[in-house]
Formats: sequence, C-alpha cells, structure tokens
Amino acid sequence: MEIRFQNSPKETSRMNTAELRSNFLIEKLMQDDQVQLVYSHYDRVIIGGAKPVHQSVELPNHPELRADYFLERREIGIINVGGAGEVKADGELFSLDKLSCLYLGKGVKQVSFSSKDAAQPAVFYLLSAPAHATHPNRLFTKNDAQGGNMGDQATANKRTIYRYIHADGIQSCQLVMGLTILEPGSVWNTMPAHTHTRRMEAYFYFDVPAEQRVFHFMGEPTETRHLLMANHDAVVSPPWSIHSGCGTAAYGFIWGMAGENYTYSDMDAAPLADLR
Ligand SMILES: O=C(O)C(=O)C[C@H](O)C(=O)CO
Ligand SMILES: [Zn+2]
Repeated sequence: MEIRFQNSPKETSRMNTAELRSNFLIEKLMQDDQVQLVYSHYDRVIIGGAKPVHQSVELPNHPELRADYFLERREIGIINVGGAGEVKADGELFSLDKLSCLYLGKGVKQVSFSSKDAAQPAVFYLLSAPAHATHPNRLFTKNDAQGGNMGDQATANKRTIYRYIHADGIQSCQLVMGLTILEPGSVWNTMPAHTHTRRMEAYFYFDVPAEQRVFHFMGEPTETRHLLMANHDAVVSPPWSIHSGCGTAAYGFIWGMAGENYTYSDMDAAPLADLR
C-alpha cells in the first residue's frame, strides 16, 4: 500500500507537472489479478482497485493500519466498472454487474473479489474511510441509486448523477459515494466548480476511450492547475481544491468523499468569473 501525506495549498501552487502528478494522480490502479491500495492522509481515505481475471483476489490487511484485518475500524464502498463480478464478504456472496455498488461495514473480516468471465473481467474501484460504528452491508444496482440530471447540451455538460452511499441511500459512517455519466457530446464535469473544505474527494475516471483523455482541474479556485488523465486513473482532491474535468470525449467517473459532513449537496461554489 502506497502512503501519501498531505500538501498545503501554497506548496501545491508551486509544483511542476511531475510533482503534481506524483502527489495527486493515481495511475495503474487496475492490475490483472491484483489489489492496489493508496492511503491518502486527506481524511485518511484508502483508494484502491481490484481486478480479478484468472483467480479471485483478497482485500489485504496492512501493517500501517495497526489492525487485525482491513475493515476492523473501516468501512468500504466498492463499485464495479467492468464485466460481471462477485464480492465475498465473510462467506456472503454479492453479485455486482457493471455500475453496481456494494457497501461493507466495519467488522467484516474477509473480503475477496472474483470475475464471472476472464474474457470480460470485473474492475472494482474501492474507497474506504475510518468508521466508528457498523452499518449493514448493502448492494445497490444503478437503478437503485438516486439519479439526478445536471447541466445542458449547450454548455457541453449534460450528465446524470447517481448517488449510492449518502444520507438518503446506503447508510455509512462518513463515506459518500456515487458516479456521474456524461451524455455523448458532453465533456465537462463539475463546472461551475466548487470546493468543500469539510471533506476531501476522489475522482476515478472510467469508460474513457483508450485514445482520449480528461483534463482534470484542481487547485484553489484562484490557483488552478490541470492533470492529464486516462481511463481508470484516479485523482485525490484536497478539501481546499476544486475538482472538475473536461474530456476529449464523453466518459463516466466515480466520485467519493469522506470527512466532516455527510450531506451530498454541501458545496461552496467557485464561480467561473472568480477562477484563475
Ligand atoms: O458531475 C458533477 O458535477 C459531480 O459529479 C460532482 C461531484 O458529485 C461532487 O463534486 C460532489 O461534491
Ligand atoms: Zn465535490
């Protein structure tokens, strides 16, 4: 598990491209028959990927957690962006088709991931945060999620937001998680932009065609920077940073937050006219 400490807004504003990428971008999250984990000190979230192809893979424990098992004092949200897959949690089997979301609560001791067909492997994105209480394990398909239409074709940001883990959906201690899908011809997400200093956010881009990229914007509203992102790359957004992207084609992305507040709509607008 890679450990990443925090960076101040001032330090970040002076970073070159390579420094920005090594601190905030997470590449190669999805590796065949492996689980990859990155521990971010922003709200102590762990961002991960599990891609079982020929065999099942286990969610590992790590000495840095000083725990007997990964979910001893944590909760986790799991979203599949690949072919049909299964997650086994303490012997209970959950089937996850593309864009289904499984929440596992504090106390689950053994978690493993498998694909139903090696030719179309499941691709599980993971987001975990510290938890103080146990909420029930729960599975939502995309149809169970609370959907909402956003944006407009005229501003190239027509998209649908699906909320899975939030105050009116799957219950958790602090995780808020869902995904957004852009309409063909729409390329902008989260513009107008916002910050929420009460909690961090992570974005994971999926269904980005291989030859296309997303320009992801980060930084304080008056010190914006960008990162070039490819399919299945993730990015850590500090609480003081905007998080917004413009693709060279339509795409989807999983968003997830942890921190002080549990209300999805808690955002401080960063008006376009004020961005620099
Ligand atoms: O497309 C969007 O806009 C989003 O999905 C925004 C994220 O959900 C978000 O930033 C929540 O704070
Ligand atoms: Zn946000």
